[in-house]
Amino acid sequence: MTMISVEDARERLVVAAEPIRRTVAVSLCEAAGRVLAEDVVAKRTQPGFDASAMDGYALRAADTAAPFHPLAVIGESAAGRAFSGKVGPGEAVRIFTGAPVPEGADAILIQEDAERTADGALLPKEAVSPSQHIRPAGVDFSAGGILVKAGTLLSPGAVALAASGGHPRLTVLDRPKVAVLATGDELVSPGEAVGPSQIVASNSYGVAALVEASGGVVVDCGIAKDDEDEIAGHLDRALSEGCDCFVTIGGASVGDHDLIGKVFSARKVEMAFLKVAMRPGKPLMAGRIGAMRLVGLPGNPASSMVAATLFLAPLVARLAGRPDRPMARRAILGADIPENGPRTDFMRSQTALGEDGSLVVTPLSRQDSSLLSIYAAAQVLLMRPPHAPAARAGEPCQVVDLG
Ligand SMILES: Nc1nc2c(c(=O)[nH]1)N[C@H]1C(S)=C(S)[C@@H](COP(=O)(O)OP(=O)(O)OC[C@H]3O[C@@H](n4cnc5c(N)ncnc54)[C@H](O)[C@@H]3O)O[C@H]1N2
Ligand code: MOO
Repeated sequence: MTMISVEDARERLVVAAEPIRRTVAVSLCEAAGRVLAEDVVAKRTQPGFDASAMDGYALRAADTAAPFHPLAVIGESAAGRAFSGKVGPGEAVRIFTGAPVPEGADAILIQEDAERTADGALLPKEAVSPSQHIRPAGVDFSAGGILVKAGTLLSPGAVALAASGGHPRLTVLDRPKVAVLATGDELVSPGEAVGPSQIVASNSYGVAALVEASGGVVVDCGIAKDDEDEIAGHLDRALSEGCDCFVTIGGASVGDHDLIGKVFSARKVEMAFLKVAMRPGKPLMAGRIGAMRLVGLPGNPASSMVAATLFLAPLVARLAGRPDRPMARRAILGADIPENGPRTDFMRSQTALGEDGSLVVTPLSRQDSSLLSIYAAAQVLLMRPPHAPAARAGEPCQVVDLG
């Protein structure tokens, strides 16, 4: 299988994926960022009564016409404590924001536009028109109406709306389960003693953070030695535990100890691609066994993170039922750059705001794919298509946001 373009690879891996169908009920506190599985239907009307929008007096608008006459204040309506009587001609009720408007009143006179006389009567100073400062029952929503549609990525506002509609729990799509396995004889976990020729396995943590940010839940498989059986054992476990995705890090290239291709082939993975024409991240493979997706990320830290950003994150988002987002957005070059080679280049870059508010992007000076310090200092990837000609500062370009 030959090397395919970034666009083709995204088409085969991301666009072809269907959201998972498992659902789960979660409390409102856990609902933001989840994808709603069923329409949220209002169980109640909001507000359930005509409510005052201001602190002031509930009265008949006709009683405020000039010349102003004093009105008798016959009671009080506060939020949570309605006035139970009726407002007649020449009468008013002291009222506060959110309180039910008493029967007989058709407007609110705000307290700044009124005076209380020495004997406690109310003297309007301004005329009000009927329904002024009254929020009619159901102005926000009515019982039986759809508040949030199935498939919505729940925003904080949508969660609050569901709460107002009377729902303590919401049915959402389950989060895709993503197994992450680091591979390599040289790897030790952070904090462990690092022997000669060993390094710390760092990529799993960056990849796991991307998975979580995309709506997935990580199953940490730790570190496997460069051993086909050990790696295959992790794959089999991920399958039997119902993981939606099995991700390996490292061993994706062509060296004697690069075993992921061999393991995938031994397990008869239906391959989508083996290599992508991009830099960094060329040795990137993907496929499926039944419903479980497999992604073999390259080992070099920047390669691993770039490939995970471009392919794994949108795959997880798609499995999670989140709406698709475009891969790149427009920016302005902050420096001259040379022509590009045959692979799509993703240059680790920093951003600044231009005078007109546009995003100005400047590649960092070192681009080696082993450099995590450079990757972590970047805010975006400057995306350069294959064979793009040299470009000058001030010209438009495309960038991919880093989480
Ligand atoms: N003859 C060729 N050699 C290489 C090619 C090629 O096309 N022909 N491609 C190069 C490219 S590009 C990359 S990227 C790497 C990717 O190779 P692997 O996926 O097989 O990765 P490893 O060899 O296992 O590791 C590469 C590098 O990354 C370190 N590593 C691995 N895992 C982790 C981890 N979890 N955390 C931190 N660092 C990790 C590993 O120690 C190596 O230093 O292949 C090139 N070679
Ligand atoms: O993906 Mo390799 O990414 O060019 O070091």
